[in-house]
Amino acid sequence: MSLFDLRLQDVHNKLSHKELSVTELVDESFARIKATEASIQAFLTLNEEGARQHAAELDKQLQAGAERGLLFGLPAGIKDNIVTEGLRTTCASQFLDNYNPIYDGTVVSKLKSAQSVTIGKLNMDEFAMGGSNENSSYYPTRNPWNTEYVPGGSSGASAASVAAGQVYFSLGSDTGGSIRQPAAYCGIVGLKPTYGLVSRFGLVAFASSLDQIGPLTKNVEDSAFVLQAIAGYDAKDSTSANVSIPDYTSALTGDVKGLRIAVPKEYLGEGVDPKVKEAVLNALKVYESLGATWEEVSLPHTEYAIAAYYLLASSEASSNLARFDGVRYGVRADNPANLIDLYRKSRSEGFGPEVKRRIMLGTYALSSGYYDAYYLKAQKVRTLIKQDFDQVFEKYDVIIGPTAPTAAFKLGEQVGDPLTMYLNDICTIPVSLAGVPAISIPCGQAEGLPIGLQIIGKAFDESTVLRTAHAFEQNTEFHKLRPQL
Ligand SMILES: NC(=O)C[C@H](N)C(=O)O
Repeated sequence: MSLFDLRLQDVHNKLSHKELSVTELVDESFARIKATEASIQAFLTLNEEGARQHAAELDKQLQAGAERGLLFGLPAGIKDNIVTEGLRTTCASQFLDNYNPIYDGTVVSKLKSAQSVTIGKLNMDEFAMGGSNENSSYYPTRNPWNTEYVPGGSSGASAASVAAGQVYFSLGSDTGGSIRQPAAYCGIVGLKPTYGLVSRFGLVAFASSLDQIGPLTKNVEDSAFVLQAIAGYDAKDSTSANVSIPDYTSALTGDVKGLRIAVPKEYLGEGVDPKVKEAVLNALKVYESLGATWEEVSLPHTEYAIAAYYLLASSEASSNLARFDGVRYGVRADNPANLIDLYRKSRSEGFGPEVKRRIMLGTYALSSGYYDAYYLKAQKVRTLIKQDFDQVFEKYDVIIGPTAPTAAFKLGEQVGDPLTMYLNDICTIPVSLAGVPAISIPCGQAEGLPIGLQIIGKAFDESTVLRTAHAFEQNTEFHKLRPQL
C-alpha cells in the first residue's frame, strides 16, 4: 500500500512517530504534481516555496517535541475562491488575475492552526459558476480517470487533485453541487456540510444563501477528520451557526442497523443513466444486508428546483459580483472615457461568458416589475422544496440517491449548451436549496468512469451522514480504486 492510500489519521501518526518527515511528504506531493500536472492541470498557483518552508518549520517543531495539530503536516489544496494571505486568489477569473489577498479566510486560518501544509490554489469554474471546469478563464482541469473527460465543477480541480494523488485532501465550495458532483465524477468523497456549519469568511461570495465550504477526500474517515478541523462558529460570518460540534470520527461506528433510508423516486426517474441507477440500487442492497431498510418516497417539487436555483443564485451573484468594478477589485480597463465607461469596460473585459449570463439573468430577475414574478416566486418555491425534505425527515434518517444522473461527460460536449449543463445538478440543487448536509461517495463505475452515491441528512446531522457513508465504504471496495496516470 502506498503512503497516499493511508488514512489521514495514519499519515499523521507516522509523522508523529517520526517514521516520515513533513518535508518528505511535501516533496512527494510536488513530485507527484510534476509527474501528473501536464495532463490534469489542477493548479492555478503553486505554493512551492511557502510549502517547503512551512514543512521545514513543522519538522523543527516535531524535533523539539511541540504539540501537533489535527492535520499536522498533511499536504492540502485550496479552491481558488478561498482567500489566502499573500497567495494569489483568482476565482479562475482574468478579472482577479492580479489579486493577492491581505488576509486568510477562516477555513484557511483553521487549516493553519491544525498545521496542514498548503500546496497551492486549485482551478475551478470562474466564480464557481459551472459544472465542468470549462468555465475557468485559464484552462480546463481534466478528469484523472480519463483526461478526455471533465472532472466536474465547480470544484473540479479540488476533486481531480485528490484523485490524482497530488494532495492528501482539498477544500472546495458548493452552491448547488460544486463539491458533490466533482467528487462523484472523480471517484472520491465530497461533503457539503449544513448551511452555516463552516464559516464562509474569506470565501469569495457567489450566492450567499447557498454557498458552503467542505472537504474533498479519498475516504469517509478523512472527510470526518477534515470537517472536524474546519467546522464551528465564527463571529466574522453572520450566517455562521452557533452549534456545538460533535466528534465526527467517533460517529463512524459502522453500524446502520435499523437506519431508515428514503429513496426519492424523482432522483431515479427519466434522464438517469441506467448504470447509475443500477449502482444506486446495488448500494441499497448493501444497506439492506447491513440491517437498514429503505422505501421509495417523493420530493414532489424537485422539478422546479433548477429554475428556482438559477433565479436565486443568479440574483445573489448579480449583487455579490457588483464589487468587481476595476476600481476596488480586479484588472482595470485602459483608457476609459469616464467612470461609467471604466466600470463597463473593466467588467466586459474581466468576466467570462457564463458569469455575464448569470449577472444579466440575476439583474433582470431583481429589477422592479419583475421581482415579484421571478425572485419572490423562486423564494416561495424554495420554501416548498425545503418542506419536501422536512416531511421526509419526519419518518426517515437519511435520503439516498445518485449524486449526478450520469458519470462524467467529455470535454467540449456540453459547453455550448448551458441548459444541459444545468441539468447535471438536478439531484444536488434541491439539497442546497434546503440547506441540509450531503456527501457523495464512490459506488460504482460506468465505462471506467466513477459513479457517485449521494447521502443526504437532516440539518446539522453530519454524524449520521458520515456514519451511513462509512458503513458502505467498510463493506465495499470502490473507494480503493485509483486512476492509472
Ligand atoms: N456552483 C455550484 O455549486 C455548481 C452549479 N453547477 C452552478 O454552476 O451554480
